[in-house]
Amino acid sequence: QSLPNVVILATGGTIAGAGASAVNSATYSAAKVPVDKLIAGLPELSKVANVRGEQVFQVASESLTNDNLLTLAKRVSALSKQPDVDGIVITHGTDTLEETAYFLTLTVHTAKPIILVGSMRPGTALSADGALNLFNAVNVAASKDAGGRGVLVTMNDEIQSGRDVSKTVNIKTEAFKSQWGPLGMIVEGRNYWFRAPVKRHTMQSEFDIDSIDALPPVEIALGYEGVAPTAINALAASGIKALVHAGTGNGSVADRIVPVLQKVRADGILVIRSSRVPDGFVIRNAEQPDDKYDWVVAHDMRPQKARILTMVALTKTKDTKELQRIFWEY
Ligand SMILES: NC(=O)C[C@H](N)C(=O)O
Repeated sequence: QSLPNVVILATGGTIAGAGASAVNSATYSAAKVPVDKLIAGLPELSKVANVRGEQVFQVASESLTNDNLLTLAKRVSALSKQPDVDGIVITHGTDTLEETAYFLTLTVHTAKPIILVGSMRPGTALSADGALNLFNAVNVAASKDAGGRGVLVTMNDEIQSGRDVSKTVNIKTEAFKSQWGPLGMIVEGRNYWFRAPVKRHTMQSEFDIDSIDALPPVEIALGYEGVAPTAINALAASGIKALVHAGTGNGSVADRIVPVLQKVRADGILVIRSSRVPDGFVIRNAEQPDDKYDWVVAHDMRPQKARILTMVALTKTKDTKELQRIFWEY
């Protein structure tokens, strides 16, 4: 057939989940249904693409590890180089989907469409959202116009940038949002595009998964009223290479924590100043003198995505000016 060839890499999550009854939208087991069963349950896919599945993992995404990320990205990279593969869909739990999407957009060199998709309800639930989300994902992966836009996410009829999008609600189907807006929408299998990403991704990235075999330990410390230095000190003592500080507001840091972070930096650990606030971005040298302390600001990256970029960047550089450039560009 002349239909495009799409590979579905399945990793688990709620899109492969099953509950005891149709009313169980929140009480269910994730990562139960194998990929071949997901594909067999959606005969509409065969009109859009020649689809085949690979079961890479079968886990809930909160349990994914750095090693899993490397395995998945290397598989995506290898498939993207095959002439008989036109697009790749990754079924994934929604809890950390945004982190995998960002990792892939930073490290996989391809102009072919790569789409991550999940669901908020298991397939056994009333008004399950996985089937349409997956149908949309395969439609986007099978479209020439979806290439070269970085790794994408299809949830709730929207096409989101994998860089920008985050899970913002844990109980609704319209869970994935970006403060910069979706790139487009899919309606009845057709893509409608409205904007394109401007940050570096995939083909323009200086990072390449084919030459990354390990990720350095990078952890996150949260800022809040009454915060003590206990967690930061324990993390610093654990051998981390960088610490993402998920500060309050504009990435503000409690006065008693400032010297603790200065000490962390003096001990050779990179400090990335981000914010726990979902939207907005952190301004360099506002709130804290980042130049003076040799800290890096996370731009518009949420702490969990700032951690991903820091791990990837550290495979190439430990220089704080370079790391700051990377945060502005990606
Ligand atoms: N909706 C989901 O997929 C949540 C699930 N805990 C996961 O991330 O695997």
